[in-house]
Amino acid sequence: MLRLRNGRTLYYGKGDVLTYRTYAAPLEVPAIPESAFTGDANVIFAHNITFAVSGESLMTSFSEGDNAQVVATDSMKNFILRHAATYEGSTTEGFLAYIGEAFFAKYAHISAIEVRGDRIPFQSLSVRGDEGPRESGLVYRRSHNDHAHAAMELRRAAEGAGVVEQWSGLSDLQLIKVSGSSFHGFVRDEYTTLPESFDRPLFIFLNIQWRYEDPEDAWDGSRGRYAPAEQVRDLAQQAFHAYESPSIQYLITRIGLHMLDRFPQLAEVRFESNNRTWETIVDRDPVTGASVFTEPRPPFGFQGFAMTRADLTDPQFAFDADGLHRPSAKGVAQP
Ligand SMILES: O=c1[nH]c(=O)c2[nH]c(=O)[nH]c2[nH]1
Repeated sequence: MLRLRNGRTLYYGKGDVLTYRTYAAPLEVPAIPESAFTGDANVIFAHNITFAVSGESLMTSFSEGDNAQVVATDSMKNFILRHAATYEGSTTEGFLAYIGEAFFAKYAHISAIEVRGDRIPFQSLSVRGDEGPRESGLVYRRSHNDHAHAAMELRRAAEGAGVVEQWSGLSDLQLIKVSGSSFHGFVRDEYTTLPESFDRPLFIFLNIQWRYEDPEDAWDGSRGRYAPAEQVRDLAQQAFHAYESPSIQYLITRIGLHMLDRFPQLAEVRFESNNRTWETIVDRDPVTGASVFTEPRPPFGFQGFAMTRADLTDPQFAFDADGLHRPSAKGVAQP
């Protein structure tokens, strides 16, 4: 939240600035074993942007109704859209930092900016080619699955902008594992009605965020140190696959440890998860394996956990980097 130096909270801005830029610079990233993703052609580089500003000089617009220093939020929207045309980079973080730095350069009385961009994902489609299916490169499908985002708070600095805080993230990842998850051994007392479960259909909603040691690794894709949300997604699904989880708490911690291990450029990762375990209607048929489930009813449980690089070597986590590919201390690898 944007605050003035005297501690007062003061900001205004524009949300839902839908920005569809075509033919941004392609992003290339180093491959990781858990993912087929090695980059994005960025033919459609689309974002929903929220942009807010703060500064001492805006105080009189709140106190006296004096708009002399107020850049209209309608102008902010135009500023963002026009700068989408001139951004030469390949990452959401770089795009947000570019808008922020340009805004500081244009409006000398603005001292702080908070900006968030949620990527609007479009999936490339395949069409008939001479030697089998090939990517269209022209036609894309709007995806309502998980998507990447970035958010940062910038302060005016001697030269350009200083980063107060910057997070990258993956929102609304929804994963179901049909077998290989349990939840038992929890406190049993007069309030307990939940039966112990030794093989539950675990459906989770996940928001994952990560912070770089050096925020500029995220601004400049050409450094080769970008940690793309697509690889984070694939790493998370690999961990879900590999570990037989005793709880969501344990599962998100394993995902986080593997993220920190796989991406040494990250300083911190954090999770918010939501438990949407399907409700069982018809128990598993021992012969066919068939079961029937339905949507769970509210209220829903949630978990949160944040981890730093120091946790990789903290004995309490007993982290084993090979746990993604073979049985871990708690889990067994799935077929
Ligand atoms: O993974 C879980 N963690 C919990 O803390 C919990 N509590 C609950 O009712 N179900 C679950 N599942």
